[in-house]
Amino acid sequence: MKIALIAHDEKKDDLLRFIDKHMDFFRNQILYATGTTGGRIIKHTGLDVKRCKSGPLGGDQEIGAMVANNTIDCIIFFRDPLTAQPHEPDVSALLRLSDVYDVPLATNEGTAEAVLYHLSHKDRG
Ligand SMILES: O=C(CO)COP(=O)(O)O
Repeated sequence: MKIALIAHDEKKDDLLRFIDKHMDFFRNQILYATGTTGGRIIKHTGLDVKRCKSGPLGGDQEIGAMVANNTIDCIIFFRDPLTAQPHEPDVSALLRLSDVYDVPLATNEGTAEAVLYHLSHKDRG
């Protein structure tokens, strides 16, 4: 499965902990990430992650283009709801495209847990 991982700065540590917790799942997936998030994941876990540009420099839009081309199966995006983002229009565009193409997108850890539970059981058949 092709999974995109994204986290705003205040949520990056949470995402790393989430990946650690679900390492058995993530090590068997094809992973994409926005630039800084991907760099942190690689450094922390050693996983193979294909990195797009950093979010504020177009990374969310790159992931959005992959969604539009049907090359992403799921997005886990730990958003920071308390900090204004200069590239908020790009974030909104990604959320919109995930709705257009019906791609599961988790924007917080609780939803991510539910999505992973579903996907890991689906994987088994
Ligand atoms: O800003 C982001 C998502 O909107 C994430 O980008 P980085 O992973 O480059 O920090």
